[in-house]
Order: sequence, then structure tokens, then C-alpha cells
Amino acid sequence: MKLLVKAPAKINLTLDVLGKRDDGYHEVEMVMTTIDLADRLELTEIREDHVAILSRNRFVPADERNLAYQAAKLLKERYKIHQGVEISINKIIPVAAGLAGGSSDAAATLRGLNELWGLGLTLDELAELGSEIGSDVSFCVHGGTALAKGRGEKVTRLPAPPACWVVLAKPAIGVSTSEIYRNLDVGNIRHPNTKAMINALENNNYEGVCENMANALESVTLPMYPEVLHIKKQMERFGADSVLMSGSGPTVFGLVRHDSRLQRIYNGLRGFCDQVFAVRMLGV
Ligand SMILES: C[C@](O)(CO)[C@H](O)COP(=O)(O)OP(=O)(O)OC[C@H]1O[C@@H](n2ccc(N)nc2=O)[C@H](O)[C@@H]1O
Ligand SMILES: Nc1ncnc2c1ncn2[C@@H]1O[C@H](COP(=O)(O)OP(=O)(O)OP(=O)(O)O)[C@@H](O)[C@H]1O
Repeated sequence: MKLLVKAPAKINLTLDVLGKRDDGYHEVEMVMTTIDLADRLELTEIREDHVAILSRNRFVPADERNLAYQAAKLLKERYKIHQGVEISINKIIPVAAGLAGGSSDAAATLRGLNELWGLGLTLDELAELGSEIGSDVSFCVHGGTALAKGRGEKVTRLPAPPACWVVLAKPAIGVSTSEIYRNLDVGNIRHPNTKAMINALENNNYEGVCENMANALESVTLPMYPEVLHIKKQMERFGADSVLMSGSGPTVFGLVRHDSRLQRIYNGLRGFCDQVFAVRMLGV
């Protein structure tokens, strides 16, 4: 049997860091939402009892480092599955971009194999398993819009953001999430107003969403990678309603309400950046 699953990227509308924990991770509070930019995974049952990863993208590891591989292995071991699977990843989400591409592939693998192997696990159970793979995986299992707390694994559903376009631009660099967290000065953070963002979502208030977009990790990534700041400034200059870096970067996204402005911003960015996307939010 064969199953096709979609693995959408996420953006952070807010990202706050509340402090450093004893386990080395950071206590965070983030509002995240999935967007219509997605990898496609094909899960195929195979005769041999092992997990195989296939991808044409040279930045995607085809071994145990792949988060989709780790997801399949985790399910196999935890539920004593003696069946093999080949996971073919059609990579659309830029790699090491702050868009949770690997985490979403892991989440899609958990959802897909739950179906393929008839495990009957709930989304909450899959999300809990996912947290063993990475901090963003629990959110990716649910998708939609949510508040994520703890190290990212405590997920509560939120209303969908007001309809708008999301323009994304990724400079030709990869950013290491652990390096960004390591260089964060936790005693000196300008905290996003998470409550105000949630309020804006609850009131379907587009201006409120735009005004309250904020990411504590920008204070590390922007000075470290000037090309990210440059893209941010250009996107603002081209007329996006609000612009922010996603996750630990380097992808920058802008919200745009009016179709008429979208083309101008897209074309302007394409002038100096290879990876530019214009997509919708998935919402719920
Ligand atoms: C930047 C974000 O993507 C925002 O959504 C997440 O906070 C990071 O999520 P992720 O990439 O799934 O993170 P993980 O794979 O669990 O961790 C990568 C590294 O980031 C750091 N890390 C991650 C999450 C967190 N709450 N505190 C941390 O300090 C740790 O050094 C960890 O070794
Ligand atoms: N399925 C996968 N797709 C992409 N990268 C993967 C995958 N599995 C493991 N990786 C590794 O993970 C690293 C980070 O890639 P990923 O695209 O997940 O980063 P990210 O979008 O910054 O993640 P996050 O936003 O969760 O911090 C890559 O350099 C790659 O080596």
C-alpha cells in the first residue's frame, strides 16, 4: 500500500523566550500558524523490515539524521511494528530556513504511518510522541494555528488569522537553531505581547495581528546575518503590511492584504533573492 501525505511549513507570528531551563532548552511562548507551502511525502510499504528515505534534495539527509526516519523508527519500536516503509520526500520547503520543514516531515510521517499501520492513535498521542523528536513536531502534528509553550511541545489551539497573503523570502544561507539560542542574551529580551496577538486572533483583527508580530530571536540572527536584515528592510520598503523573521531564521515573511501590492513585493524581492514564495495561510 501507498499513502501520500502533505507536510506544511509553519511561520511564527510571535516567538518569546521566557528563560533558560536546566535541560539546556529554553522556555518559549510562540504563536504559530501553518502555510500553504508544503513538502509531499509518499509512504510505501516494503517487504524488508526497515526504513528507507528517498529525496532528490542534496540538503536532505537520507539516513537516521532525517526527522522523518526518526519518526518512523520511533513508531516501529514503540508499537513493535515488523513492517518496512520507504519514505520518499519531495522537498518544497527550504531547508534550515526557520520554517520547520524537517519537523513537519516527521509529523506527516507520524500521521501517515498511524493510518498505514492502523495504529488508531489520536493526534494528541502522536504529538506527544513527536515531542521526543523535536520541539516543533508536536505543533506540526496538529497544524493550523496554535500557542506553543514549554520548549514548544505544549500546544493549544487558536483561531485562524484573518485572510491575507504571506510573502516569504529566504536568503541563500542556512541557520543553526541551536547556535541562535546559544547566543541569545536571556536577561535582555524585548518580549512580544503574546496576549495581544491572541486577542487579535480572537477578534479577527488584521491590524492587531500586524502590530503584534514579534520574534525575540531576531536580536541574535539579524546582527549575525546582515542579509536577513536587508531582506526585512526591503520587504517593508516594497509595502508589506508587517514583516518578521520566522523561527530562528533566516526566512523573512511579510503579510499583505491587497492583491495589488502582492505582485510588486514579489517582483521586487525576486530581483535579489532566489527563493521567494507567495502563499496563503492554512488557518485552522
Ligand atoms: C526556533 C523554533 O523553530 C521556533 O518554532 C523552535 O523553537 C526550535 O524548534 P526545533 O528546531 O524543533 O528544535 P529542536 O530540534 O528541539 O532543538 C534544536 C536546538 O535548539 C535549541 N532549543 C530548541 C527549542 C527550545 N525551546 N529551546 C532551545 O534551546 C536547543 O539548543 C536544541 O538543541
Ligand atoms: N526531512 C528533513 N528535511 C529537511 N531537513 C532535515 C530533515 N530531516 C533532518 N533534517 C536536517 O535538519 C536540519 C534543519 O532543517 P529544517 O529544514 O528542519 O530546519 P528549520 O526549518 O530551521 O527547522 P525549525 O524551524 O524547526 O528550527 C537540516 O540541516 C537537515 O540536515
